[in-house]
Amino acid sequence: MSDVLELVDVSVVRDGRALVDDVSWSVKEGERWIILGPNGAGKTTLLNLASSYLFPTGGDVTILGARLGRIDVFDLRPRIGMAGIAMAEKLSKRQTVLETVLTAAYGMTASWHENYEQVDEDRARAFLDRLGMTEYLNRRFGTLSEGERKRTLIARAMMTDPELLLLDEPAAGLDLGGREDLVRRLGRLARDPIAPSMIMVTHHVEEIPPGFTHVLMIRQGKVLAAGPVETELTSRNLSLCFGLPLVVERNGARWTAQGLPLR
Ligand SMILES: Nc1ncnc2c1ncn2[C@@H]1O[C@H](COP(=O)(O)OP(=O)(O)OP(=O)(O)O)[C@@H](O)[C@H]1O
Repeated sequence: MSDVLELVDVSVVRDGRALVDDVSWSVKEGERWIILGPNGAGKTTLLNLASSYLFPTGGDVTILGARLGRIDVFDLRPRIGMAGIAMAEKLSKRQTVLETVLTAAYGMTASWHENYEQVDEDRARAFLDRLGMTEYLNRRFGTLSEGERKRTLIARAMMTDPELLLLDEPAAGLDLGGREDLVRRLGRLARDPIAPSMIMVTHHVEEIPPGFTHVLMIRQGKVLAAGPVETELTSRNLSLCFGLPLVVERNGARWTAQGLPLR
């Protein structure tokens, strides 16, 4: 299996502080990773490295076989799909949902009324349909609820047929139904053998979709644990990661965690 992502001794330093501290991590083809950690741990910074939008202060980052600093990131970026708040902020609120997804095929964040190919429009519709957004094709992006916006962004990230899909807290801010709906859809995607390699950042083990195979736990920029979910997602590791006693339980293909009561 070849590496989709490889970080070797990677650090990101800002104002004399290591946001990511000497991290070595590799993601192989076919693996689906969860990045777990408390607020400010460095999860989004790791995702920004993986998306080629951030260069490390030290160490080497290789994405889809291309080493950052040695390649033109503009050739690399279309191969990576990214869905997160940072992307949502770059998109026009006045575009329709269909246009929002369609413009991704042309590497743009705004529509310039170019003539889209029918094949691209069909693909955009198909991705939106898989994410339950068919009813919203002509709605303006800016009028969507949080959950609808997140599903649109995932469809958009899929549009370029990426080899690596990065999801930054896709379930944050969703209600219980919205979260469960998204987790099921991501679970279906994760189990699809032709789906891209996936890395998803979350704060909650309840949001880990079935089919995600590996977990990386990070605290204060340092990796605490990285490996298969079955062996690494333990009460001990989770307690160390979040800094209080936690009990994690597996329930079929899903996970829950809770703090021990105060005495
Ligand atoms: N450009 C920057 N300059 C200085 N500090 C930064 C910069 N960007 C991020 N940080 C800090 O780096 C730390 C890690 O940030 P990051 O966004 O990666 O954390 P996170 O794990 O994604 O957090 P959250 O769960 O709250 O989203 C935070 O303490 C943040 O304040």
